[in-house]
Amino acid sequence: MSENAARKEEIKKLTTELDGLRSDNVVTNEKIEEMQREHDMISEMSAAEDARADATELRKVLGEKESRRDSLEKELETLKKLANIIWGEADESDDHIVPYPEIKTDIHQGTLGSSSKFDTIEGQSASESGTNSWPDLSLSSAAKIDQDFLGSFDDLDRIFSNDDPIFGYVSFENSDALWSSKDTSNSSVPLHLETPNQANALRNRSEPLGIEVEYNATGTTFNLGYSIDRITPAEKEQQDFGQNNQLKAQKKSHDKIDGKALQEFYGSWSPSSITSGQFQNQLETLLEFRFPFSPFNEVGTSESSDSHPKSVTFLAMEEDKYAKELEVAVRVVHVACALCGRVQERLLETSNDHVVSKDDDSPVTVADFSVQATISWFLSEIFGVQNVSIVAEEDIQTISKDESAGLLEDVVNTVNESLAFASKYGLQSPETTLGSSEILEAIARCNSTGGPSGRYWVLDPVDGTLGFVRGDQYAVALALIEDGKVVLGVLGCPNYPVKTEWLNYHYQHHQTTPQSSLTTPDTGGKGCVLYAKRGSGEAWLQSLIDGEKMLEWPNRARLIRVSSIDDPALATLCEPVERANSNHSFTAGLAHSVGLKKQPLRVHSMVKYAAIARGDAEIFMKFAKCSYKEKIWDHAAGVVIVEEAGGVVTDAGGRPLDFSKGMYLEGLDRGIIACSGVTLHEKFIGAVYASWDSSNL
Ligand SMILES: Nc1ncnc2c1ncn2[C@@H]1O[C@H](COP(=O)(O)OS(=O)(=O)O)[C@@H](OP(=O)(O)O)[C@H]1O
Ligand SMILES: [Mg+2]
Repeated sequence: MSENAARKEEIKKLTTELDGLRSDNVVTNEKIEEMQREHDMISEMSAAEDARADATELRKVLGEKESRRDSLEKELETLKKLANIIWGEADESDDHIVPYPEIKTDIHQGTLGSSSKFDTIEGQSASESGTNSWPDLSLSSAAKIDQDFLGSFDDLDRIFSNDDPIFGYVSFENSDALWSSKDTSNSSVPLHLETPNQANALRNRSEPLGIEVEYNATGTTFNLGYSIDRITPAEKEQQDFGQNNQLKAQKKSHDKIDGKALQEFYGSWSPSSITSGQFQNQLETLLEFRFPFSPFNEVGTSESSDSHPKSVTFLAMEEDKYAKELEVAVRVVHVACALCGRVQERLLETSNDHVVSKDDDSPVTVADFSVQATISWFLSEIFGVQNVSIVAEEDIQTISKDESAGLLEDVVNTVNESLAFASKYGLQSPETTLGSSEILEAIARCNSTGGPSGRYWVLDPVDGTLGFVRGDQYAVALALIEDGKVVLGVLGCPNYPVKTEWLNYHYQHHQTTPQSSLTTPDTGGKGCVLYAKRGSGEAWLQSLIDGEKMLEWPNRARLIRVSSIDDPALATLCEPVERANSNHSFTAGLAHSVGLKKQPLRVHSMVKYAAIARGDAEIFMKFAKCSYKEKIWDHAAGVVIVEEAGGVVTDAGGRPLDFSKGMYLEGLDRGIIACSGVTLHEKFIGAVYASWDSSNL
């Protein structure tokens, strides 16, 4: 083969190989492309995987945020509801703080407002007024007043309802529709009121008085003899009870003839119109006269006197009865007042304390549960658990809920903190701190339902809880009932100082007032404890103790007496702050018809009873909705204190309040009227009847 032929052969071979390689290359490229596609797919899948993981994470976060939003919304809702409960009548919450407005508008021009002329009284601001007068309505009688009220006030069913014990056979159409009942809820979300501003933003006498006797004796025209055909069997029973008591009262008035002379002496003496020096002198004169053997060493004398041997013997016998119970009750109420003071300060300033709404929508705080636990524990320790029966406002339902764990913890700490101070009040602390089960047990033990027989304590741990959470007036009320009659009453009023002008204490005022002026010896601290024993004819006042001082018993108590003012023009009316709790319009009508000129003093809690007993006000009235049943713990302590201080307390029909029917003041006729004396009381009861007579119903 020639050289050329060999080359050609090699070229051909190489060409063939090259074609093969080219073809392989194509295949390889295809493979590469395919692999690339596969690779891309894998990347996408993994990205998708990542995306899916991200999405899952996002969904989780979203879920958490949604549930957080839901719980915040729920909390906000509860918060709004509670704020509404606490601060609901924002337009009213301030107007009880003096001064009250004057009505400038002429009623005859019909410019007083939409629903009622007396509502307009409530609506005006202090700055719009300038005097202390009731509106100068040219209405000559209660009858006229009430006619004007008719159809205007949605609470007339209270006055004229079918189940009204006095006006039982009268029908008032659609009366049920006149009141809307409260919504109920089961919410019990713990709320932290961070600051006061934030909170703002959220926001029987057991033995009847013998009124009939006394009224007849005064020869007045007032007549409590209701027409018989209007009287229900229950009333008949009440009447019989009243008649028996008339006899008792007559007997008592003979027995206590010397006491009556003293009463008259008291009657002409007005603590509110004299200086503190005069007060002391008169007090000492009185005590010397009354208590030659007074156990109250500081103010009594040790000399004996036989000028009134009969009443002295009587009093000496009475003196011992319930002595230990009274002493213990006063001591534990002092402890409770100190406890409440601490909690209220925290609530308003550092605000770690819970306020929760109960199932009936009313607020309850650490203080309510803590006071109930503390007092229940002391009473059981001192008198023996088997001897103590207590009717009290709180149960353990709210505090036992899972969401109330924080509240319970606060209560446990608060109770133990208070018990640690027991010796300051002459009481004994427990050997070891109490655990939550002991505290729950102490609260739960207060499960008596009262009744006509036996002995039981009646406790409102924080009366006027609204006032308490608003930083305003409230009271700790403890009474002892025996066989349906209130025999002891102790009322702690931590924000009602001994100095009368502080009755209008409220948080804002407190903040702008130097602390020192609230605690100087002159003012005697910022609060007081009042107490009285049935039949003693006396009511006493002690200042709350400051700082390191120890409670002295029975020293440092002052005798208090109701005001002697019986001229309506000079009299002061106290009533609840909330319209929901008492019909302001109706009481305004009564007050006007009786001739009151001063503005009403709207005060939370049983401090109103305290104000009457101390002589700082002359009348307290409460007319609740007819659907509302008054509880015994809201009145027992106050009633006995007012009565023993010389006042009169009855329902609006002039009957004594009946504490023997269980937890409620069953058979209460329309409302409650407490007065410093018979004259004013008679006028108000008369005005209620005149309103009825004029109603044409
Ligand atoms: N609807 C209604 N009508 C009448 N009374 C009611 C009503 N609801 C509650 N209560 C009871 O009133 C107690 C508070 O009374 P106050 O005189 O302090 O009321 S107010 O806050 O000044 O308006 C209050 O006492 P506390 O629960 O101890 O605060 C209740 O027992
Ligand atoms: Mg109460």
